[in-house]
Amino acid sequence: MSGKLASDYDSWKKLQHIYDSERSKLILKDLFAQDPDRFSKFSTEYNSTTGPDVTFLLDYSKNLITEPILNDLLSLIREAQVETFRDKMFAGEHINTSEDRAVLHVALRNFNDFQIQEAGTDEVASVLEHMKVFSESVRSGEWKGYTGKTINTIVNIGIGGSDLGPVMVTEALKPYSKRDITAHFVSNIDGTHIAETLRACDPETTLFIIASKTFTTQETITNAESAKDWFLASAKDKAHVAKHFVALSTNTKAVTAFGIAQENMFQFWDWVGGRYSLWSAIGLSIALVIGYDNFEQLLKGAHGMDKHFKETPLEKNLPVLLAAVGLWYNDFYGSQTHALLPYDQYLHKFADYFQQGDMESNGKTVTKNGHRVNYETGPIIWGAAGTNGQHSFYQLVHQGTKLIPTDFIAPATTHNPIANSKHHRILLSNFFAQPEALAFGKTEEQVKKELGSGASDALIKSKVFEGNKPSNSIMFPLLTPATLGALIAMYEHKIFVQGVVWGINSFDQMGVELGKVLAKNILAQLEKPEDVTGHDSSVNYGLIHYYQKYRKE
Ligand SMILES: O=P(O)(O)OC[C@H]1O[C@H](O)[C@@H](O)[C@@H](O)[C@@H]1O
Repeated sequence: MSGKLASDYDSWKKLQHIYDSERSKLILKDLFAQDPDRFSKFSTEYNSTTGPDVTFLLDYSKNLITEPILNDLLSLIREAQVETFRDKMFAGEHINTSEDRAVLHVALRNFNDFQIQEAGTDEVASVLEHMKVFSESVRSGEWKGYTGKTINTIVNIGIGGSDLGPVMVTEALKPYSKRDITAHFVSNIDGTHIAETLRACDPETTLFIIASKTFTTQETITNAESAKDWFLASAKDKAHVAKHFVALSTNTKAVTAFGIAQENMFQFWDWVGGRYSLWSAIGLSIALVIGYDNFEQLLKGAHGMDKHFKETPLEKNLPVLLAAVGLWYNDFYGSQTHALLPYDQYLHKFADYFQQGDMESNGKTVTKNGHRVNYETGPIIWGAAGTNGQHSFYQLVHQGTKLIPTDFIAPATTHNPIANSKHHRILLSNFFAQPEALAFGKTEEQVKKELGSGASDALIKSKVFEGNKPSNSIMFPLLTPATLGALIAMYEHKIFVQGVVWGINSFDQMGVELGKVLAKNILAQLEKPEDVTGHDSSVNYGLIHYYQKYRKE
């Protein structure tokens, strides 16, 4: 990174020049017509070389790129020293400079492969063993509640990274779940979330998992206290808490103060970022739902992708390729957003998960050296599963004024081949059709031909699809735990590559602080709203006084 802004790199300037001078020639219809080998040139297969077999196809041929442009994007990635920073990350160097921390989610799924020197990495195996023993004892029914009944419900209480990963993965891997354990996830401070969840729980058969890296997060601790009060209203004796509450945290002191015994605490370390923590003890709810062996497959699948990212030349490196084409749209075309569109109902939380993963990592305006960037950094991530989006926001993607790069993701086979896989064939026909429609559109001539003579000009124009909208397509045989692990790791590393190019720290999250501090001040004043001062007039006299008029205790 060397103190430079990304826009100072020669390769960046070259790309800007190419964009300015060649953009009008980058027409997908023409690029495909000119080169019958375009698909083979701009697609690659990933095959894991370690751990469980995982294979993906990445088709990036429907991007507004040529071979020279891709080479220049890769030169940018080289010039930003992505490979050096990648190696620093894997070596445990403190690349999270503002917090002086290593960034070692890769160590959580390493299984003694890469040599990593950092305190705590030698404890990963014993925490995994703890998770295995505990999850097996709950799943087998050996672990009993305070009245001797088997646990059949788990409630994970956490927020942000301590919630989104477990929610997304347990949903994605439902076919591997033990269906006689019901999992709930409570995150929001709105009392409705915990109240509605507790309505579905029985204190005798419910296990609460308090998931918080810091164990100081207001939402999580407040929800956990309310869950404990609810539990003790039935169980009476505080000694029973040990059978029904466990903690996932780096903060032993706060966990003990909450009343959870140390043997019911699952440890992790400050080098695990919240949004990269599903691989750590934060994944306990995943292990409880899908079983420890499947959880391990998830980790091993991710490790295979780590190895690929670490060892594969940039030209064939999936996270690097995704990052490269993403940079092209984000920084040269001026695209503001990136849509993740999995054609798999089990992945319906995938975009929500990477909203935090990407936007909390790369939503920064200042480089690691304290310079304000003069280019765009992290894209807005959004999306929805399957054909639902087609009946909602695809209109804008196809015919709106914005350029929205998209990733289409689908399994070739389904866990639910009902009606002889008829549903899946229809789903996939949509998965294949959308990128084609986006790329090639529909011309005025085609519309005229369809409508015949007599159609008004306005009607004809309204039915034209300009096309030339870029997309990636990612396919794999079946959504297994190992495949999901590799898929998540691929996107994690894409985020890493882009963050290094932009020169920002992808591993702190200072931006979530200010609102938290203000909320604490306001909370302290809410007892006497008439005395509220120190905010803007809308908060002082408007909103808080309106609240006071209607408040009820
Ligand atoms: O696990 P914790 O400490 O409760 O943090 C929960 C979340 O808090 C903040 O919003 C951020 O720091 C997130 O990155 C984090 O995931």
